[in-house]
Amino acid sequence: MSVPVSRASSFSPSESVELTPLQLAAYCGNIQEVRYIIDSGGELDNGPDTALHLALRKRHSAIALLLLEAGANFELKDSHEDCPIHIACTNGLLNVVHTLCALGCRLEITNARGLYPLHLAARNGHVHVVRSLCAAGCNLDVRYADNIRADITALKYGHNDIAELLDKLRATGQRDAYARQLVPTTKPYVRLTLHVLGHCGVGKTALIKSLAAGLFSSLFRRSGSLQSNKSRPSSPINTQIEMDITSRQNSLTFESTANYELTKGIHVQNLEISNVGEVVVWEFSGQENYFPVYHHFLRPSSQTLTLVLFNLEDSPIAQVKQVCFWINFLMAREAHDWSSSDFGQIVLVATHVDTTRAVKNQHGEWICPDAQTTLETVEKLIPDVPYLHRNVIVMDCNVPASHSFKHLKSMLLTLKHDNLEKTIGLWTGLLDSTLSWLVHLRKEYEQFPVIYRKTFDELLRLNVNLLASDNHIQDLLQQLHSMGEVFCISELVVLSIPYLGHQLIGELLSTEFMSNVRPTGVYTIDDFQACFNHCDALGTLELLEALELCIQCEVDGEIEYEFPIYNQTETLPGLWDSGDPRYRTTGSCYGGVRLYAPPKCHHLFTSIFSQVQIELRRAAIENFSNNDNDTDLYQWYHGSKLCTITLETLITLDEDASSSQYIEIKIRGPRQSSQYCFYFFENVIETVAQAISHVSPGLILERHIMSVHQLRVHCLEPHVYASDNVFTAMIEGESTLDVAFQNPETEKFETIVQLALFDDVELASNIQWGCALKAYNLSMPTKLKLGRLLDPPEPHGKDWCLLALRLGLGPEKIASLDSHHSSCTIRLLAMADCTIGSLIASLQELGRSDAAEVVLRSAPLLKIIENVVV
Ligand SMILES: Nc1nc2c(ncn2[C@@H]2O[C@H](COP(=O)(O)OP(=O)(O)OP(=O)(O)O)[C@@H](O)[C@H]2O)c(=O)[nH]1
Repeated sequence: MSVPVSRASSFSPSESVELTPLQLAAYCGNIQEVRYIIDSGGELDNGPDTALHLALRKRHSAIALLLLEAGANFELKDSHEDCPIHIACTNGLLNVVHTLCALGCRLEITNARGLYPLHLAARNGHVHVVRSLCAAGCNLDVRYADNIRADITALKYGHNDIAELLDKLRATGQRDAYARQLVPTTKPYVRLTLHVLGHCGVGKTALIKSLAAGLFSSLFRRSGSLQSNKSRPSSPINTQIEMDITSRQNSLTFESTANYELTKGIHVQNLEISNVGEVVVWEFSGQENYFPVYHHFLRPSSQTLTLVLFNLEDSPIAQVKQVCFWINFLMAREAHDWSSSDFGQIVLVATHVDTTRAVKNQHGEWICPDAQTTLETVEKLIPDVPYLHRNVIVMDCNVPASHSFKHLKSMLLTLKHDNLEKTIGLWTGLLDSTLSWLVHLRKEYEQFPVIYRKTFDELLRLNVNLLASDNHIQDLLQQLHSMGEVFCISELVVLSIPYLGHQLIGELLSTEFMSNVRPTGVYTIDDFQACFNHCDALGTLELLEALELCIQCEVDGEIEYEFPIYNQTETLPGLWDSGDPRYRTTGSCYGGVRLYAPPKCHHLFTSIFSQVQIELRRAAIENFSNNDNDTDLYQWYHGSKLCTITLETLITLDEDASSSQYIEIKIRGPRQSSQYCFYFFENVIETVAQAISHVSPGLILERHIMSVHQLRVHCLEPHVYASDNVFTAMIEGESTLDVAFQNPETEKFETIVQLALFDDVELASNIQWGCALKAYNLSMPTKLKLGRLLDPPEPHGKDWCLLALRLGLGPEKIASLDSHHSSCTIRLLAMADCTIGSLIASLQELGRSDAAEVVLRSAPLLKIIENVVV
């Protein structure tokens, strides 16, 4: 079947205007149609202008790649005497050129005008295509009909960069060597990473020193037992007593009473460990000041082993609290796109065993049931950590020649072996040469080892490989980043991680530095240079901005940098003045929510709040300004106030009576501002939630609602309606709009419309209530958690499989969900056409109240369906 085509474009397919459906779809860029025709076994090479030629003429690269993958003939000439390679080079379609070269397409072939592909790319200024052709081995000296080489063509058309590249390639005679460097080899490239975390003084530095010590030096490394200033032999009886007291000894304090040298920031070293090989060891200081930057570095990978240390001298309750904190901290930083198989394991290490009453068995191994008890308690509190190792390593960190260190090394060795096969095909000569070149580059940039990505690309091509394409460099940087050789952030490449972790972060976030900062946390460039004179302030500030430690803002025409992390300003009285006449009239609008992490996730917001303040500043600059004119943002220690002319919003970090942290967001507006209040409030909540997700993409957020009535009368401790209670009432209520809650403190009833919609029932038509939303609207962390709960097979079958049945999926669909590579539950939630309300009901019927509770607590309360600008 043929279809006539209109010739609106400058290109005409051929004299015959009758196109097959495939040609037409390729010409028009209809990729679905092309895919459908290919899948139905349509003829690919109807010509002379084949679908491939037509797609390339119209620059539809994705379609061209699809056709090539399906086996389209790539050597045919079209009605203009052009092969696909000629068209792709003329149009600069790099991916297609790359694929054609990989398929072995002929490059020494002229078109009707006697031009070679290289000439066409040179004439049109496509330097990346020229590189790709050269890497594929094209002849640099081919001359077209007028006896002109491609470098001369490039000059003629003003593309000096291409002429220069071709000249250099010819002059150095290195072209083939460069091309070989780009080809992946069979050499595995395992570079193990060890992350060491734990509170101050638990023994991280001591452990790393011992790990680094060779057999010989280990004989001279003395046990540090004598240096220890505490001695608290633990016993089950003590344990029992101490579980009942809430003393400072049992708290999750991050303060250190150290008489040893505290680690500053993040200390990174490349260790050559006997029998294991090279391991990059990252020590994360236990001082809280540094936590806000850890998410940049804690990206887990299958080549990483994470050690969480705890000190057996601490009370059992403190041990459990500390370990839970670190595991929750790590899990919160788990990004959405990882499945648990991408994680190396988390291993608990109990230190200072030499100062307890523990004894060794006949093999010289420590016997310490208390350490295992800590692990078991942690497992009960956080039951679904798939990558937590089931045994604790018990050690005296100062004794390298011990069973514990042997055990640790054997774990590293196993990890290495597990990764050998996975990494085959990733090592290139380019990586090898770049590693050697980096040593020189670091010396050159010793003072301030940070360069722009663009500069890195240029220098790499100049010094390592002229043929490296943008894609090669992108892949290379990703490898170097994961190996701990460089650190890439936004457009910057940091060439030395020790500089970044220790000299920069270690210094700027140290207690000493922070005790001398400006209390407002706001610096001009000159001010900053004066207090941090190690290197150029502008470059440093740019890096700190990329790390989101500060944000640039303009104050009275002057550029300043705000560091929320330094802000020590006290809360000013009168920030939420109950006497303000604008908000005292009947009908004025009040609303408030508290964002909580799930139960038992203690103290996770402190390290996040500075990011919240950065995002609020960014939003104040970019987003929040509207009809109501400018927004004003005032920030202090753990608090921000965002005002428009009419509205006020207060965002604070606080802790409740049970020591659970929350971020409180409250808003107030004058009479008849309900719509404005509602949209502004949702906007602020979303900004805060996004900031949290930026640092902790794996952290579930619960949205609890504050009593509007008590907010209005400025009650100091308003009642808070828990998210699960609100959601349950919404599910059970006949009509959501009629749902009401009795405030136990005032005994008054408050309706959902008052609590969530500023008492404006009209807003209900612009929203969808949470229980009626489809299950895929659940947040990613909630889905991840459900995956952890429901993916593992359950003895009575109460897992994702039965849930799928209950949600009405047939056996075929259920079978299609089964996968070892990603969570079956998450895939189920994407496929099942059920509401959150019915998901909860199904989970409850299934007897999985644990999973139902997670959804009840964290499901979205509402979703705006019509974004009205007011
Ligand atoms: N007896 C004994 N002392 C230890 C052990 N581990 C560490 N120490 C001592 O405890 C003190 C603190 O140890 P570090 O290794 O510096 O602690 P850290 O975890 O690195 O602490 P930060 O640097 O503050 O994050 C040092 O004096 C160590 O020698 C151990 O297993 N047994």
